[in-house]
Amino acid sequence: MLEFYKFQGTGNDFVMIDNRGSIFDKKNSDLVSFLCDRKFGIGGDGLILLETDNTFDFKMVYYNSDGKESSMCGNGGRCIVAFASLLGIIQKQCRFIAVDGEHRALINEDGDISLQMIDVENINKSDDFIFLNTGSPHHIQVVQDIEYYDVFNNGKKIRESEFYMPSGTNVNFVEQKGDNYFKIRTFERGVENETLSCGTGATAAAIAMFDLGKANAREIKIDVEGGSLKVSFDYSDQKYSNVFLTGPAEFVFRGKIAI
Ligand SMILES: N[C@@H](CCC[C@H](N)C(=O)O)C(=O)O
Repeated sequence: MLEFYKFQGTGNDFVMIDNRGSIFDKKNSDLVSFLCDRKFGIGGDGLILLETDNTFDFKMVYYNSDGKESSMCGNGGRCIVAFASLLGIIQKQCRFIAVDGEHRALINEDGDISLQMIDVENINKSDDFIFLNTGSPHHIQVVQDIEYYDVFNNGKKIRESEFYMPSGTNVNFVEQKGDNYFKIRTFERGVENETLSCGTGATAAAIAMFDLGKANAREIKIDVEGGSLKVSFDYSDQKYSNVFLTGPAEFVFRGKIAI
């Protein structure tokens, strides 16, 4: 039997495993995709291992629901901080290591978690879209009537396009809803579907909208299908630093599964 925990951050949901005892078969991608399967397994957009590290409070290892280890997950990063707190590994602040480097995080008074994301310098702008990496790769495109937009088919086409091969990209559609306020919907690589939220995508959208001059504040509200996120940053010399993603990260349930 394998003990697991389930967490979600604005509806982006994850199977969490305490792997401090190296109990998990990390090379078994069939096992990861089975655990993430919503009919035959537990169900999740991804699976995250919490491991020990000599320098940091803990290490985060992230897999998409396709079973493959992937790049950074912003919502998963907030959820693993909540998981580390539940396990009693950390108090209100922590430093952890993930695939894209060091992350600092803070658990706020209201329970929301602020997670520091990587600095962003390289932003590729073209007439129709922006591409940037916030720990994971993101294509950003502005659309109208986002509630009715065909995210699955348009997202899939862009994700699978020759242009982004061989590694592919996550695809975000964005609509402005107010001053420094946007709504996004994301087609996620590795889930191969729209998810209710993407943290690195929300971060990328906020930075992209500021870079395009569609936002002028250093704190931007991003609504996603599963809730609301906040992205803040400093900007100077064409570099975005002190980038923080803030939002909820909730424990849903724990259990044991036969494997
Ligand atoms: N849901 C995530 C992004 C996870 C990684 C992504 N699917 C990829 O493989 O690039 C987030 O909250 O950032």
